[in-house]
Amino acid sequence: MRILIVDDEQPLRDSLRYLLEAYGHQVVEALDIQDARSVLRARCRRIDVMLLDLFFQDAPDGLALLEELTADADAPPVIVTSGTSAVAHAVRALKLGARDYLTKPVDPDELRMRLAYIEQSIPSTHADTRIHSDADCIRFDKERVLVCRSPAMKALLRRVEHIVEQNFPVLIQGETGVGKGLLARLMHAFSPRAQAPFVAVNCSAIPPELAEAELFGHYKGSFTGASTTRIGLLQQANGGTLFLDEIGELTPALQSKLLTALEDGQIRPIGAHEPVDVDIRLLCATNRDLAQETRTGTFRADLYYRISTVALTIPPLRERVEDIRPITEIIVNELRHSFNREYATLDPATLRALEHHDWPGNVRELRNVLVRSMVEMNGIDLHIDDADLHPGDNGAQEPQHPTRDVITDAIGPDSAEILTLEEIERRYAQTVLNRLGGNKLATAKALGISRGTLRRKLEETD
Ligand SMILES: Nc1ncnc2c1ncn2[C@@H]1O[C@H](COP(=O)(O)OP(=O)(O)OP(=O)(O)O)[C@@H](O)[C@H]1O
Repeated sequence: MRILIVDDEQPLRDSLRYLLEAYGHQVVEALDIQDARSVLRARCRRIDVMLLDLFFQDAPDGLALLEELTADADAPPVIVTSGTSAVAHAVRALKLGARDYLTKPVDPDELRMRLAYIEQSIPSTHADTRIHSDADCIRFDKERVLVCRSPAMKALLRRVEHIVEQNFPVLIQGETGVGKGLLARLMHAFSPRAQAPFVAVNCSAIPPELAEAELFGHYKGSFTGASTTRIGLLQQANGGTLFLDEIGELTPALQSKLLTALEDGQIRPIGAHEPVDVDIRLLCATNRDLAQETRTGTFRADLYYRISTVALTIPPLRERVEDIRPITEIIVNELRHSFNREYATLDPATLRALEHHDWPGNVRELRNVLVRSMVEMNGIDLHIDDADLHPGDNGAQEPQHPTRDVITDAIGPDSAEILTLEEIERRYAQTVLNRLGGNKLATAKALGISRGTLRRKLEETD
C-alpha cells in the first residue's frame, strides 16, 4: 500500500518509514497539515492509508484535517497516532471518522495488524481473486474477515489457496466453533463459483423425517402434506457450492442417497419420474472423527472417501494464540458499532487473560464472552478476567456470570414471587435495555431478537 505519514517529528517519521518499508509498503511523508493537504490533493499520487499524528507543535491540531476528510468520499482511511492514550481523544478521533487509533510509541505488531485489516477492506481496482495467505487477515464477501496471523492458520491457508480453484469435495474438520463455516464461505468466495449460490445446510438442524425432502426436494402431492413442489437444497446450490455442516448427522439412508447423487451428478426429488442434473462443489464439515466412525459402521466408508478427497483440519484456538488478539480486536470493533459503544476499550490485562484461556468453545466462545462483557460493562473498559472465563469453577464466583447478574437485577435476588414467563422476559429485556443506556437496537442484538419483538416484549404487561 502507499501510506502517508503525517507527523512533525522527524525521528518518529523515520522509525515509521523504516517499519512500513520493511513490511513492503511505499511511504510518503508530510511534515504538517498543509503538506498533507497538498499530497492528498495530488490525486495522481494515490494514498491508501494515512497515519496522522493528532498534535503538532506549530500547527492546528490534526482533528481539523480529520474533520475535513470525513466529508470527502475519496479520502483514504486514517489511523490516528497520538502521544496520549486519553480515551477522550480516541473517542473524538473515531467519531470524526478515523478508522483506528494507536498510542505512540507505536507497537510494530499492532501497526502491522491494523494495516493488514485495512488493506483487506480496500476495494481493489481489479477483482481480488487470490487468497493472500501471507496477510494477517483475509476480508471477503464485504463484511467477513478470517484472521490467519498464526503460523498454523497461514499453513492451512496456503493449502486452501491451492485447492480453491478445484472442484473436488473438501472435508473441513475441527472442534466446535473453530471457524469451519467461515472457511467454507471463504473457499466459495475465492472459487470460480463465487458468483453462483453458496448454500449452507446444518445437517443436525433438520428433523430426520424432513431431511430427504429438504435436501433433494419433492413434487406436489408426492406424499401426504406435500401441498407444493419444493426445490431441494442440492438443486438450489446448482452451479455453486453446497456446504454440509455436521455431515456426520445424516441418517444411513440419506448418506446413501447423497453418495448416489455425487457419483451420478444427478438427484431424484421425491415423486420425480426423471432425475435432475446438478453441478455442485461439495464442502463438508464435522467435529466428529468420521474415519473412526467408518470403522464402527456409523458412517458409510464409501461416502467418507468420496467427501474427503482433501481433508483440512482447523487447529483449536488454544493452539494458535497469535490469532486471539486480532480476532478479539475485530469482534470488539464490530460490537462497538452494533452496541453503540464506540468508546469501549480493552485493557491489557483482559487481552492477557484471553490469550491464556484454553477456549474449549473456540472462536464462538470468545465471541460470546466479548458480547457478554459488552452488555455488562460499566465505565469504558471491557474487563474480562479468569472468573469471567471460568464462571462455574467456584460456586462463590457464580454470581459473576453476566447473564445471571442481569437476571438478579431483573427479578431481584431472593424473589419469592411467581412470575409469568412473559413478565420475566419483559423484566429481563428492560434490564438489558437499561444497562445498554436505552439503546433498543443494541438490546435487540444482545437478546438475539428483532427490534419489533423487543418492542412487543417491553409492552407486553406495560
Ligand atoms: N479465524 C477467524 N477469524 C475471525 N473470525 C472467526 C475465525 N474463525 C471463526 N470465527 C468466527 O467464530 C464464529 C464461529 O465460527 P464458525 O461458525 O465458522 O465455526 P464452526 O467451526 O463452523 O462451528 P460449529 O462446529 O459449531 O459448526 C463465527 O462468528 C466466525 O465468524
